[in-house]
Amino acid sequence: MVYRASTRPAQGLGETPGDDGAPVLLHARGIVKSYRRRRVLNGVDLTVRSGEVAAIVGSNGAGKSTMLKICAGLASPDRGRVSVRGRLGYCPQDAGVMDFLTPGEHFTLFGAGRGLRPAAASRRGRELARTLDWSVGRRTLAKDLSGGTRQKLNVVLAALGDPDVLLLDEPYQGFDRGSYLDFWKNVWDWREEGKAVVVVTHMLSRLDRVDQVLDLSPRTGTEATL
Ligand SMILES: Nc1ncnc2c1ncn2[C@@H]1O[C@H](COP(=O)(O)OP(=O)(O)OP(=O)(O)O)[C@@H](O)[C@H]1O
Repeated sequence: MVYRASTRPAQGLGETPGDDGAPVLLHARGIVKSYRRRRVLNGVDLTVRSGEVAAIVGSNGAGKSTMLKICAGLASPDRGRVSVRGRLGYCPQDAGVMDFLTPGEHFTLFGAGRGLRPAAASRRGRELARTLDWSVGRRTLAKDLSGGTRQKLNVVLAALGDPDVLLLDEPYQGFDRGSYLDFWKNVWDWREEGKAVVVVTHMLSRLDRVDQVLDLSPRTGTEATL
């Protein structure tokens, strides 16, 4: 999928400039966004290559979710442009699941949208769930899942269909410690597989392990590389 916030092609997308050679899978340039009169994002840039993990950090209300929604094509910037190379998976901050469907039915539904047959979607969904220490029951409706398990369903749905770019908005809310570590192991595996992963996070202890940090705190708002 390629989403552009303007009609001009983004320079650099898919190119392999520099010495590291990895193609750019997500390129956001000069993103400006205001709600009413309040400017939330003021010329934010983010470039993520294949095999990179980027963290978006910042105080509450700094614009992290807004930036991710713009990257996902779910919100329009006032200025700037976004390009994505390949398929995109998005995990919203609040679990975007349907109360009266089972997890298995979610796998089938979301899998169909990603071109997977029902059996393959079910198999892949259950595999992904196991990596988060979740054994998927057959009959439980999403409304009856615990908060942490609903969030696991949210992460699995984002990763279903093997997207090239993963945008994850504080995806581990409600996870127990083991599942939280499992989640980050998945992130490192996705990086090894060459995906571009963007995680909105408040967990500063993991920032030494990501490839870049976009700090949206007031007075910063610019891209920083570790
Ligand atoms: N649809 C909207 N309409 C009006 N204001 C909005 C809208 N979405 C977000 N905002 C405002 O924009 C600002 C940034 O919101 P955003 O959710 O992007 O912040 P955040 O950094 O993700 O915050 P948090 O850490 O609390 O999740 C907030 O002041 C929020 O109230």
